[in-house]
Amino acid sequence: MSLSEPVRSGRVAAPQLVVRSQPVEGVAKQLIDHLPAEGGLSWVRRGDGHIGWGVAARLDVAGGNRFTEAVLWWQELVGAAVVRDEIGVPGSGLVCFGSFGFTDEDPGELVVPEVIVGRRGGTTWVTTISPASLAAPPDLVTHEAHPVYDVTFADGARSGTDWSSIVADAIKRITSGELDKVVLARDLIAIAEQPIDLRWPLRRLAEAYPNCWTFSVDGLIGATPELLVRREKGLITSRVLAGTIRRTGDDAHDLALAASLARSSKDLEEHEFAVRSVADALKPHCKSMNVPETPFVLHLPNVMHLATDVAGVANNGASALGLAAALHPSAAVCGTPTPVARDLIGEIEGMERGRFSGPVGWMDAAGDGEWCIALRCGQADPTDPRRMRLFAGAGIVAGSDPTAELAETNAKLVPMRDALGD
Ligand SMILES: C=C(O[C@@H]1C=C(C(=O)O)C=C[C@H]1O)C(=O)O
Repeated sequence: MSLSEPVRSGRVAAPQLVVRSQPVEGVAKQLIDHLPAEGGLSWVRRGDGHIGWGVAARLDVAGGNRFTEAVLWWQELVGAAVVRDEIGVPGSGLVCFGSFGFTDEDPGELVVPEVIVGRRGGTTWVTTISPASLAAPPDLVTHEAHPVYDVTFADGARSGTDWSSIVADAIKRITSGELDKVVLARDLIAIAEQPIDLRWPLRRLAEAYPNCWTFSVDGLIGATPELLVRREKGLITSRVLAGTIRRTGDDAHDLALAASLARSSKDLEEHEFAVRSVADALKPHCKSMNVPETPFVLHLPNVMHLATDVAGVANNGASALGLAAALHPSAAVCGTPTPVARDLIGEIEGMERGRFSGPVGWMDAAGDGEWCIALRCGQADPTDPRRMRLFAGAGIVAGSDPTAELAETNAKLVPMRDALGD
């Protein structure tokens, strides 16, 4: 293998990368505008973040050891890299983007781009990463994405009606005492007239959902509100979401709905399971932790969620990805107890989630980074660029109503549907 070829397997030694981050002028307000048509990587929130393109190194993983393999590969890569970082903020220097499947069998990957353009506060930078020698930074140009026209939507693995009866089945299993909570998902197929330029929906997501993390990794794009874990200089944080109500567009009515969500015993129960699972998984990695007793209501343009921000001080060197591995799958996307919920999903959900509801994010050379849960997202069809699979799920507990859960998944599909619509 030549030195300039991207590395695709953990069994192959990580290449020695030469990395340089330096200040740059002329970065567009919307980082996504710099992405080339193919292979764009994105992690953007409120205008900050970083985007990248090209492949300097890549690891594909699946199976029970996928997270361990990825953590080891990253350590090896970082250990061998020659880094000159003139910026020194989270996201500068050597950075990988990644996403992982919901189940051990669903493939995931870490990608180290050749070029990263980043912004944090008023600082903007460009990072070049090359397996051979120091690469010159590119001239920054912006691109116009091709609009997506005439999208139609079709049922995915299940129709809405079939999915509701699966939910009814799950409620029976919960009532009979088999488990406390399960998160069930469905998919919808978007079909465009022309190949979909992923930058088009990506840019619209970043504009419409500035408080979400707008991501793009290897054909999976979305704007997720749920932070599985952030590790930054020894501080660990997680934003747990569970318990949802649709917004109506009428502010006064939405406020009344937010108040009813905060009092809903069904949603509070569903939320408590999710917070417990995150707090229990983080506990061994924290010397002190703050787990608020009462959730707040997070307002998004399409829905409102019960939300809890968990924070802790790290007591060991576990990287952001190591922590994500400990947390995944949280009860926000799987259920309680985890093994029973995971089996029930496999038994009755009737579709492959792929990387939907798995960790998606980035990590730097210090092991700091952010991993969110891949929600409110779509997967480009690798065999037909005119098609995408969109996903949404909902937490089912004893007090759930199948019709209301179907409506909740429809509300969660709105960001991707709108982003693709004309
Ligand atoms: C599964 C999804 O969302 C999860 C389930 C929620 C719920 O059931 O209330 C809320 C936020 C997420 O943790 C999704 O968006 O597809």
